[in-house]
Amino acid sequence: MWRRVASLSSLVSSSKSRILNQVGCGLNACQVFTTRVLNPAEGGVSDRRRIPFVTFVLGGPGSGKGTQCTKIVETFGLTHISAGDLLRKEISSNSENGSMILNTIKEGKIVPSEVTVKLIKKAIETSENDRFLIDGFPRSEENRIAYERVIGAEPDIVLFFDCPEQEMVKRVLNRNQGRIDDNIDTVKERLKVFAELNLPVIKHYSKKGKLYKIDGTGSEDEIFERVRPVFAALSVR
Ligand SMILES: Nc1ncnc2c1ncn2[C@@H]1O[C@H](COP(=O)(O)OP(=O)(O)O)[C@@H](O)[C@H]1O
Ligand SMILES: Nc1ccn([C@@H]2O[C@H](COP(=O)(O)OP(=O)(O)O)[C@@H](O)[C@H]2O)c(=O)n1
Ligand SMILES: [Mg+2]
Repeated sequence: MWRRVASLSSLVSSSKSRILNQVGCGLNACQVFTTRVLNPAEGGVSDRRRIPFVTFVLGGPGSGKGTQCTKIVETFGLTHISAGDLLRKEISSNSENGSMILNTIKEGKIVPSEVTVKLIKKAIETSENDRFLIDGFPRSEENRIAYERVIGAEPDIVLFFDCPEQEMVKRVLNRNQGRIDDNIDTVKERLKVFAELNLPVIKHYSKKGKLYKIDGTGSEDEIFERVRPVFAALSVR
């Protein structure tokens, strides 16, 4: 739950209220964001709804999402939530869904949204921060709709790292992190899944005016210089 009052820019605050108005907010959907905070104006404690500042970070496998998230965290202080890392932790902790998740990742397919959204919700709720980068999510319209239903809000902005397939394949095959899905067969399937299921999500946010498309080619530092102005303009630190 939220223990800290956010110091976001008025731009972000107004976009939050706009989102709340747009989406509507059933009690269940918003419970995750409800906390008791000191309300000095009224001299006591009151229930207030706090909506976190959320950036979705999208792009094909090997497009550099994780690498750029690390840099954004260092410079702007957001908390990085990697959907893939959460799922891999479920596998290594032998959770009830572990073997299903392992098989899905091996095949390059998408884990059911119910599982992934639950993990993301828990990561948000247990964080002290109220500004998040959600990396590798949503990967499908099903993911997107489940998130919006459970969390009760849309993301504030969406980054999309646009990278040629050939470059993504090269990076994945050189990643060297011992990942079960970093092989040519799985990466080919992942590219297909990206085109079929993730591109529609990117299109959705583009239509909503929330998408920042970033050229994902060049050095890590060059790419970060394209990302920096997005967060600098929002004054998220
Ligand atoms: N701009 C870049 N140029 C070359 N290699 C990169 C670049 N950005 C990231 N990498 C490397 O490519 C691999 C995939 O990057 P990663 O951040 O894990 O991508 P994603 O999370 O999108 O799959 C990693 O080994 C990373 O070190
Ligand atoms: N929202 C998500 C994110 C990842 N995943 C699974 O986890 C795998 C690895 O995701 P990742 O985000 O760590 O992969 P990269 O794009 O970073 O290489 C995906 O190929 C999916 O099988 C998922 O099912 N749903
Ligand atoms: Mg990654």
